[in-house]
Amino acid sequence: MGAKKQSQGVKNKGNGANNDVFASCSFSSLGLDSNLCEQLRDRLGFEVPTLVQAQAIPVILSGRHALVNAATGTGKTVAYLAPIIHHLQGYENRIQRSDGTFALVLVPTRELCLQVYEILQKLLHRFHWIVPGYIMGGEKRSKEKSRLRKGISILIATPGRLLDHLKNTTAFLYSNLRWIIFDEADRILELGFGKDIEEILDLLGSRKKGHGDQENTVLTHSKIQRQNLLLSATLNEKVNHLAKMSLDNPVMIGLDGKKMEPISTIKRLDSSESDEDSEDKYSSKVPTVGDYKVPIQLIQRYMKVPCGSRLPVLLSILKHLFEREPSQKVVLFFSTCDAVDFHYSLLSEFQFSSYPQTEGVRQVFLGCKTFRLHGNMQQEDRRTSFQAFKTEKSALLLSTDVSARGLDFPKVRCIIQYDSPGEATEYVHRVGRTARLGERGESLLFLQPVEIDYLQDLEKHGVSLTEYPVLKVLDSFPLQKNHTKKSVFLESHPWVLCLQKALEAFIMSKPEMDEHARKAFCSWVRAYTAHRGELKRIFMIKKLHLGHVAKSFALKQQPSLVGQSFQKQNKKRKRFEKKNGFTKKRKVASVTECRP
Ligand SMILES: Nc1ncnc2c1ncn2[C@@H]1O[C@H](COP(=O)(O)OP(=O)(O)OP(=O)(O)O)[C@@H](O)[C@H]1O
Repeated sequence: MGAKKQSQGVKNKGNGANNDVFASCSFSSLGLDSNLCEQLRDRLGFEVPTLVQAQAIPVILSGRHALVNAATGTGKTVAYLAPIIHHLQGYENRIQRSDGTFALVLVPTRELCLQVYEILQKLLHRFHWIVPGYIMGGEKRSKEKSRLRKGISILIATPGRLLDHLKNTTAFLYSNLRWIIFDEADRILELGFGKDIEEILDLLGSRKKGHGDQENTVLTHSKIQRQNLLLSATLNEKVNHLAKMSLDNPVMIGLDGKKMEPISTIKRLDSSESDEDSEDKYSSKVPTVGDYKVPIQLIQRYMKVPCGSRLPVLLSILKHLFEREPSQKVVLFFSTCDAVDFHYSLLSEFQFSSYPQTEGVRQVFLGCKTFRLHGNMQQEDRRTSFQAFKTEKSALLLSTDVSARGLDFPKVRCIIQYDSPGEATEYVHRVGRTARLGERGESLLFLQPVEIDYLQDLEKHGVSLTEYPVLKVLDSFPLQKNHTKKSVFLESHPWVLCLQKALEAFIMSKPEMDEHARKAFCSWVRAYTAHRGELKRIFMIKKLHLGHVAKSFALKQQPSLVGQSFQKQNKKRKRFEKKNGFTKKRKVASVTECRP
């Protein structure tokens, strides 16, 4: 056993006590090839399968279509990769590059694409004739074309780029395609790739014609038997639609081990006895929209913070976390790329001295390594941040939802959602970056007093949070000489006031930071107005005091909101205020009256 294997092997032992994660069987007992089982152990350090792997692998090996629903961080990636490799390595005539693509894995983001590719590379170490590859936005098309021409046996792709190659790369051979996998299926659809997916399924000849009719089966142009798989920790109506479109008589795989009730919208096409048997054995109850699975060991908390105090409270919490446990990783979520950039620059440059012992000596407020990741970054920078945060032992990552899905950063201890996620599904995936595979983890959701109904929305999906003792944390910071009294109100807490003042002075002294802050403010307002459906009732821009929002970007004054959509929103807000008799003063009161 190599050094790598030994260190990774500990991973299983450490978690082995957690019966909620691991199964009490071996990989080989699931029917996987012995060489592959050795790869799982030697290259990845996996001694035994997780529960979802134990349920999914035999079903996927059997060739059935499947819909896999299991909590974040429970090992879904290997659950679908291992059976594919098992089959491909076992073909009597070794597959060749010239045979083209046999399996296609669709993922919503570039980082997830790279992550799945890395795992695949490790698993294929002994099976050098099976070639892994990826195609994704941000990469050079010409290079991808030539790799496709040479042949990629298992291809990981983001939908847009795949469609591009399906239409424009004639050398892309997929007549032997046997597997199509949608990893994070619901997210692919949420990102607006629905039409692309339909086109992809059409081009691959894997879409049910007039889905919904009992008579229809998946259309397959080639003679190869297709097997399609959909996976996510959150299944919803959108996935139902994709399932209807692409799955034939699928097996539902979950973790509660109960007998499956067939999903009403997916028509069973055959009901042979053996299928019924396998369903009894493997399937579980179909999760409803209200049923999201969050790791049970995850500690989930929320914090009620008035808008104007958000920034100093955020900085204080981060400082507290890293002082409490210097060697740890934290992911901090924002709603926009501009907000990530602003807070990243702020955290990198902001210096502060308040401690009596360091008075006069300014120090960087937060001494930890900080990274950022969002969709507006150059591909190379994205890749560097992603890899660096993966390998660091202690660091902070500031990100948009581009990191929320599927990414497996080892040893993340805490997730902070500074901007609320919107849909409960996104909440579940964001917090899912910690507490993976039975490890401990905590999450913290920032809510303004006017947003507190969001907790009820989460409750509807079986997610409940307790309140975080924020005042206790603030009280733990030493105060300057002239401040002796602590406050019961967060917004008038001397530490918060002192930090806010310092932040505003810092932004004012640096024109480029001021510019960042203004841009971030505008994007934040735009994102806030974009909440959809039910959530519009909770996240209403007209309920907010924009001067306080500006304060949360350390701006003393509210920047003008240029652009038509802002003006429209502003007019709406003013009409609302007039109708409800809001004066400036009363509006301040409306924000501050709900104190923690
Ligand atoms: N059998 C196993 N033994 C030990 N570790 C495992 C095993 N299977 C998976 N893991 C590890 O568990 C972690 C989570 O796996 P993976 O990323 O596949 O989870 P997931 O269910 O796809 O999560 P998400 O829903 O967030 O995408 C990874 O670090 C992976 O290496």
